[in-house]
Amino acid sequence: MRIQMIAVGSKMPAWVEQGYQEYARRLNTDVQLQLIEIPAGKRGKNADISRILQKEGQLTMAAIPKGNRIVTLEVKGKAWDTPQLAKHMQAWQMDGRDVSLLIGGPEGLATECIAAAEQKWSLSALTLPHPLVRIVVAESLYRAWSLNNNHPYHRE
Ligand SMILES: C[S@@+](CC[C@H](N)C(=O)[O-])C[C@H]1O[C@@H](n2cnc3c(N)ncnc32)[C@H](O)[C@@H]1O
Repeated sequence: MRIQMIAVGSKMPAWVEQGYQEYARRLNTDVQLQLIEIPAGKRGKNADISRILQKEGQLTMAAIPKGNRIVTLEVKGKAWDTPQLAKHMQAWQMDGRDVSLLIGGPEGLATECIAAAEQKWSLSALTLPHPLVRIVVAESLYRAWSLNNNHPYHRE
């Protein structure tokens, strides 16, 4: 199964790239994680934020391969602990479709993306900066995979 992380924002600092790559590389097994970056619109002084958000939403939707399961990362989504995430991952694999995980930019995800979600995943009640979200998601997926595969990385 391929999991595509489609995230608004590009040109991340090196620590973000390294953190994400560390877990994406480890996950490169029967579950493969890929990152697609959507360039964030320029937020100047008089920027039309709703227009920028709409454009980011259109680009995000266009990056999703046809038929993929869409899961949005939202503060107000469902909080999953690691065993629950591991169960979702198993269900995703059984389902046979690839998964697109959508991460928004500074103002979050466009309405279009939120409306398309089959599942909404919350990492915490805290609003996290979007670069950090990439790393937390990659690590959480790797941990869930290790639980499903009796790999010693995850300990109870
Ligand atoms: C800086 S946040 C956007 C904040 C925006 N005010 C909102 O409420 O969505 C950027 C993106 O990171 C993701 N994100 C941030 N915190 C999160 C959390 N606790 N759980 C899940 N996703 C989160 C979401 O995809 C969000 O669109």
